[in-house]
Amino acid sequence: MDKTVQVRDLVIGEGRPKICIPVMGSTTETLKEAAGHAMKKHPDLIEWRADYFADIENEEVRRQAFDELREILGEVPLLFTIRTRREGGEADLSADQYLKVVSDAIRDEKADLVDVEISHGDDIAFMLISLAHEFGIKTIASSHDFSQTPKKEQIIMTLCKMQELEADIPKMAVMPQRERDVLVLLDATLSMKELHAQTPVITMAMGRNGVVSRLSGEVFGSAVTFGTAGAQSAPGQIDAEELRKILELLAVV
Ligand SMILES: O=C1C[C@@](O)(C(=O)O)C[C@@H](O)[C@@H]1O
Repeated sequence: MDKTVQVRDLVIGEGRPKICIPVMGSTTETLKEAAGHAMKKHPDLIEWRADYFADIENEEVRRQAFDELREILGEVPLLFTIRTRREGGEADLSADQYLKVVSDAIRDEKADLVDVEISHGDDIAFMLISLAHEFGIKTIASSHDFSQTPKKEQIIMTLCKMQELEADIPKMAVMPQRERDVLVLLDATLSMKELHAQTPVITMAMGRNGVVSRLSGEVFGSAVTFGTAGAQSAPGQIDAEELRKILELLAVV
């Protein structure tokens, strides 16, 4: 079974974890500035954290921002993400508003990948995943637990459910409350790799204790890791260049 996902020239799910740099900006200008800094660190992917963008519902401004980002990114794949408050983001949206804003962005046909939060319900997640596929856009289903780390079985169930919803890549971020919680996340990730995954999977334990989970994806089976070029978009992310050095070091032998 081919457990890789290709976006442009990037093959996710083989070799070293791919480095994704999130860019945040409330205006097109600040977004472009953030993307410029990010590109200097040679990311494999860029994530536009569009929940920070003030004019996201304005079609003209949004499309213009997409186009300007594309000029800066060249062939680097672009992941479009609206992260809602309850998942640790800036967007205060009802499920219907979330559906609308993400659908609109998909219909712009300018992103290579779109993040779909599954907490808005299976119907909404499936609708967005199907719509993205209609437009040839790959999907990352996502779930964030900012307060704790669910049990191993629960993490596996959530990731498997994302596969059932036909996401191209399931992703889960958890918050460890103790060191052992990081082992739970890594154990669940390895079980996905060995037993359940039909696709690449992304996992991370956030915060200080979880940093190791952002470095060890090649061993345990997380296909993408998020690194910074300035501001963090979640706790525990480290500088993208440092991250690349560590990933290379861990792959030496
Ligand atoms: O889902 C994720 C993962 C993340 O939360 C992290 O912990 O690195 C960072 C977010 O920007 C991204 O959308």
